[in-house]
This record gives sequence, structure tokens and C-alpha cells, in this order.
Amino acid sequence: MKFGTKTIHAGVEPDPTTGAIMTPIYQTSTYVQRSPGDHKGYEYSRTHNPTRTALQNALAALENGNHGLCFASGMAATDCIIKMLKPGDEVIATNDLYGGTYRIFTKVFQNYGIKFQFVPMGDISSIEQYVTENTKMVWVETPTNPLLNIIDIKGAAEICKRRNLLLVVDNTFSTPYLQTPLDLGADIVMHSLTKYMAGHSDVVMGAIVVKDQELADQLAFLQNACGGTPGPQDCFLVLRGIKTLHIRMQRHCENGKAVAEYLRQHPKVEKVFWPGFESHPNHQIAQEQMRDFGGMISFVLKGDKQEDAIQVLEKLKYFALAESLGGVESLCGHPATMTHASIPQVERLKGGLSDSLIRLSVGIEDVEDLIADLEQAIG
Ligand SMILES: C=C(NCc1c(COP(=O)(O)O)cnc(C)c1O)C(=O)O
Repeated sequence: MKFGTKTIHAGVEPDPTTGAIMTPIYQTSTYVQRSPGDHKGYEYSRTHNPTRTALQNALAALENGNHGLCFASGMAATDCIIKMLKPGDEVIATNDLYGGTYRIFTKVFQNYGIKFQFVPMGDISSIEQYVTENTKMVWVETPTNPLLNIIDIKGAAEICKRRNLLLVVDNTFSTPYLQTPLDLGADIVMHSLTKYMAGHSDVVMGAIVVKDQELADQLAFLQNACGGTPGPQDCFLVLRGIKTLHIRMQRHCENGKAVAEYLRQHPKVEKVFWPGFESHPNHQIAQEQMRDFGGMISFVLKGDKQEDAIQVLEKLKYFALAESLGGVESLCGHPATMTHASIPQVERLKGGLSDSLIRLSVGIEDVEDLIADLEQAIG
């Protein structure tokens, strides 16, 4: 089955009781049993819910995995994965990643004795020097948020296999339309479904997809025991969003390319971060592991002044100034004071995230209007 057909059909069956072609919203907390333990596969909606089951199956199919698990947010999915670890364990993470991920690692799980090293992963072979006898996991985003670094998933998987480490890939920026990390050797794929997967800025949710049954059992235990699960109405919204993922991503990529090329030639723009440029340090790897280059772009104005960046952000109209990304509408943001404010400035600057960086989530509007918007805002 090709990807576009999968987004419509995979993992989803007509409702067995009514034949409803769209999975019903099972708005129920519990299920009547014939006698204790004698039920129809559902006992309590924190543990299993039919609408969530359909979404989990669809996500597993799209990521070429065997098991999907959904959570109330991307951070709840991240929380579940790290809860597989124990005090003394160590994680090697990319040094450019979502601010909330940095925050939960450093402000929550470090208090439970788990150690995190944030390292550059542009040359993936360099990460091996950070592996210790206590290292259990490598955490990767690719492209990274917000600098669009590209990390070699296959290379990371080879190192993790050799050193007996779990490789986690946060696939939020790409979605399975652009890349399927499990096929490249990752053990766990994690998503903020809030973004491109739901695609309409109308739901907050997260997910995990794995191939391995034992991993699935461990994570499903934590999902139920810790209870960070989503409701059926939100699952319905994501199921519906997924149906158009392939055509939305095509448009995001087309518009992203046009906007990136417009910014690159602009006399007031110093640097544009977008993996589709041949000049991107890991463009070759992006070409090998991605179907296209996505709609996320960051850029810095000449002079690298925060006040100039703020002025542009305030002037933009179609690019709404807001947190988040991946919806049909274009968004803009200032990571230093918004999505990445929880990362200390010294750490941000070390990773190349300047205080004047602007991040764009290029939507699926007519690109002429988006470019005109940038033209009037940048001047
Ligand atoms: C809200 C934003 N990011 C959320 C996010 C998350 C967290 O997902 P939530 O659904 O917002 O909890 C995880 N991973 C990545 C790569 C993300 O970008 C943002 O970057 O504007």
C-alpha cells in the first residue's frame, strides 16, 4: 500500500457494530462485563478505548511499526519513554531540540538521577565518545527544532546497535510522510501529534510507535500505569487530520521550498536554516533519509539584532505569531523568548540558537501571499 492510501485506510476498519466508515467517538470511561474479567476487550478507557485503538493502529501502520501508543501531549509521550530508565542511567541527546524536551530532561528527570548529555550530532560518529557503561539511550530529533540540523538516523542506529543502546527519534518535524525512522533502525519513534499529524492546530496529543513487542509491552504498561492518555474526541480529530497528511505535507514542502529560496536571496537576511539547500551541512543525509525537506524554516537577519527580529514578527500578518507548528495556517515564532526560553541562553548560543532567530512554520496557503507577507514585514 502506498503512503497516500495508508493515510486514508491503514489501521482503521468500519465500526464492527454499525459499519460506520469513520471510527465513532467512544465517549465512555468504562465497559460492562458479563462477569469479572469476561468482557469484549475493553474494561476502562485509560487502559483501552476503541477510538484510541483505531488511532494507535493507524500511527503504527504509517510509521511501519507494529504497536502505537497515544498520550495527552508530545511531552507525555516523552515522559513515558524516559520512565523506562532508572536512576544512574544516562541519555545522549542532540544539543538542538525542543525547549520542552530539554526542560523535562534537565528540570524533571535529572532530579531522579538520570543524566543527560546534550551533544552535537552533525557528525554522528562523534557521539560514541560520550557513551559510558551507564548510557542506555540516544535521543534524536531530525530535522531539529529550531535549527533544522539533520542527524543521520541510520548512522545513529548502527552505533546504538553496536553499543546496545535504545535509539529514540522524535519524528515531529518530518512525519512518516517524509521519513520512517523505524525502517532506518530506530527502536522508538515519538511524535507531538499536535503538529503536522493532526495538522489543524485544534488538538494537543503525543504518540509512540515501536516494532518490538517487548518494548511495546513496557511502554503500554507505563502508559496505563501513569495514565497520561488522550480522550476519544481528540483521537477522532487526529484520525481525521491524518487522512489528508500526504497532500498537506506535499503543499508544506512546496511552500517551504519557495519561502526558503525567497529568504536566501533577501538582502536583509544573513542566514536561512533549511535542509533542502545544497549548502546545508547534512543536505546529502537529508536527501537519503527524507522524501522532501519539509515546511519548517529558521532564519537570522543581518545584524543579528533581537529588536529587528521582533519588529518583523510583529509586522507579519499571514504568519501568525504563536507557539507550535505544523498546522494548515502559517505560524512564526521567536524561539529565544518562546519555545526555547526554558533553555539557558548560554546553552542556546552554544548550540547556535541566536537571540534574533525567527522560526517559520510554512502553511498551505497560496505561497504568493506568504512571500508578499514576508516582503512587507522584512522590508
Ligand atoms: C510547541 C512546540 N513544540 C512541541 C514539541 C514537542 C512537545 O509536544 P507537545 O504536544 O507540545 O507536548 C515534542 N517534540 C517536538 C519536536 C516539538 O516541537 C513548538 O516548537 O512550538
